Amino acid sequence: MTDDIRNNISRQQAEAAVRTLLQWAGDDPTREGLLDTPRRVARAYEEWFGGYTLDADAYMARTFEEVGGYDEMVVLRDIEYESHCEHHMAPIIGKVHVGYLPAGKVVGISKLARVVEAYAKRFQVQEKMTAQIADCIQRALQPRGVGVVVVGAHECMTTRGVHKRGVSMVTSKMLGSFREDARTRSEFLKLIEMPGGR
Ligand SMILES: Nc1nc2c(ncn2[C@@H]2O[C@H](COP(=O)(O)OP(=O)(O)OP(=O)(O)O)[C@@H](O)[C@H]2O)c(=O)[nH]1
Ligand SMILES: [Zn+2]
Repeated sequence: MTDDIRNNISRQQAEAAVRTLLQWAGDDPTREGLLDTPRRVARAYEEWFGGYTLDADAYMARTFEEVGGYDEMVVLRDIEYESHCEHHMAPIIGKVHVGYLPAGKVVGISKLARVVEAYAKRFQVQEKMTAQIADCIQRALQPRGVGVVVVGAHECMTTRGVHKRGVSMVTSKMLGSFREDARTRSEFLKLIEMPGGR
């Protein structure tokens, strides 16, 4: 047993909670196959919800201004993410597309994917995650505009409840010129639909 403490909850308490749920589901947490499950679930939670220990703004702190005069749109698309809905704690799996129009500052592209990771690995609603990503880029780069489109499949809708497979939720947050200028917005939407690079 470890003395791992997160948010004032010890690993022992977390594992006990998993045992309670196993029992509540109708099984016996003391049977052999389930003995290690609380430990595994606690470790899985560290991975699934690792975003609470990540600082999205810190990833964006390192910016560059020397880009050879490049002042056109930068797009990073098809960033896969795994999240969990805050209503049912069920997985949300999908892709994020991010674009911005630099106003002097750019950021290493991997940092955009790290920002997605930091917000995805939490309990989320897709609308909030979309806005958090856009606002983070806006804060760090003060660009002329930012666009974020998120596509997600919500397992709380496929494996339970309404049981609808193949449904995607699409959310977007547009700031600055992406919001005000229809041509910028449609350029972004066209770029995220182009065939992939490989
Ligand atoms: N807007 C939004 N809704 C979400 C998201 N993730 C899950 N939901 C929805 O949150 C809602 C919660 O509704 P409730 O009526 O409180 O929960 P419920 O009784 O379990 O609802 P059902 O899923 O319809 O069985 C459901 O409609 C979910 O589909 C999300 O990211 N954004
Ligand atoms: Zn849900």
